Amino acid sequence: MTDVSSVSANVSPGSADASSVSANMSSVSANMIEVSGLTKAFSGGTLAVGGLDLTFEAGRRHAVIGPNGAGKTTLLNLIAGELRPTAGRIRYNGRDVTRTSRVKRSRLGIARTFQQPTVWSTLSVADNIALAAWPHSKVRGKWRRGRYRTLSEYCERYLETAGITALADRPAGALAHGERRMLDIGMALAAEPRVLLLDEPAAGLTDQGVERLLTAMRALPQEVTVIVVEHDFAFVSAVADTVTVLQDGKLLATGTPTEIAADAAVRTAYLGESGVVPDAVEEVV
Ligand SMILES: Nc1ncnc2c1ncn2[C@@H]1O[C@H](COP(=O)(O)OP(=O)(O)OP(=O)(O)O)[C@@H](O)[C@H]1O
Repeated sequence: MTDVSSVSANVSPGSADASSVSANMSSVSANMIEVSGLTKAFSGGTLAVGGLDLTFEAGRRHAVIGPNGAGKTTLLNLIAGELRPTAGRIRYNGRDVTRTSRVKRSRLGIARTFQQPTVWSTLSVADNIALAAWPHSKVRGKWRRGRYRTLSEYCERYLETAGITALADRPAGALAHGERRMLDIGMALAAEPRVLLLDEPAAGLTDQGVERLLTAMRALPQEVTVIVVEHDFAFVSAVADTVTVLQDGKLLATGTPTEIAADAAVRTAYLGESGVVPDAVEEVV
């Protein structure tokens, strides 16, 4: 089922102001995302994230892996502003955003996708991209012909980056799962984010779909900081230069894919809990 709540916050025409765009263009901190003492306890007593200290450097491709229930999605939700932390701080490009709403974080340059692609089913693929681009682009304001042209250019660019140009006129609801996922990513990119959070983008994709996703990810502008949550370690090895491993909401290890693949504690954690990653790790070791 399509859930548009996550994107609807980003697409109210005229709801963003000029500062949001200029914020995206301003200076870049070496540490794009820093979390310190980050903690999220859910009612019922689950400590999903427990006192995390992490840094995600600007312009790098980061992966967050870990067994089921390790706190990966919760971490993304905290960074995106979907959830408020129980304790701790989040800094984005040097600015404390712990109490900043998710809409404002989105305007400041943090975009995310969800495990289930979030699109408007009844609109065409191109219209979905246009709606996602609108509040973040310089095409806001009065509806003049020049602005329409600029928006069209945005659409063409992000349809192409996501590899879905051929689908532009199709209703989003008629797309196959992999195509919807690429549309979801295209919509996130249309916001021209500085930080792109991807939650299990390869889940449910065919081999061909994974190839298409890898191509799109390699085509991302280098300055975009990517944080991808993913179980498939072969995919992680192909896209990430830094891997962070979580277990029970805590940091287990961080390093390059090769270092992580050889890490005894990581191998033990996966072997003991989910068995999802070890096979993939074997391919890399
Ligand atoms: N809204 C919620 N209310 C209560 N508990 C939650 C909520 N969301 C997540 N949890 C719990 O928090 C823990 C971490 O969940 P989270 O989804 O972040 O893990 P994950 O590493 O992303 O897992 P998976 O790989 O299965 O998606 C789990 O025990 C989960 O059941």
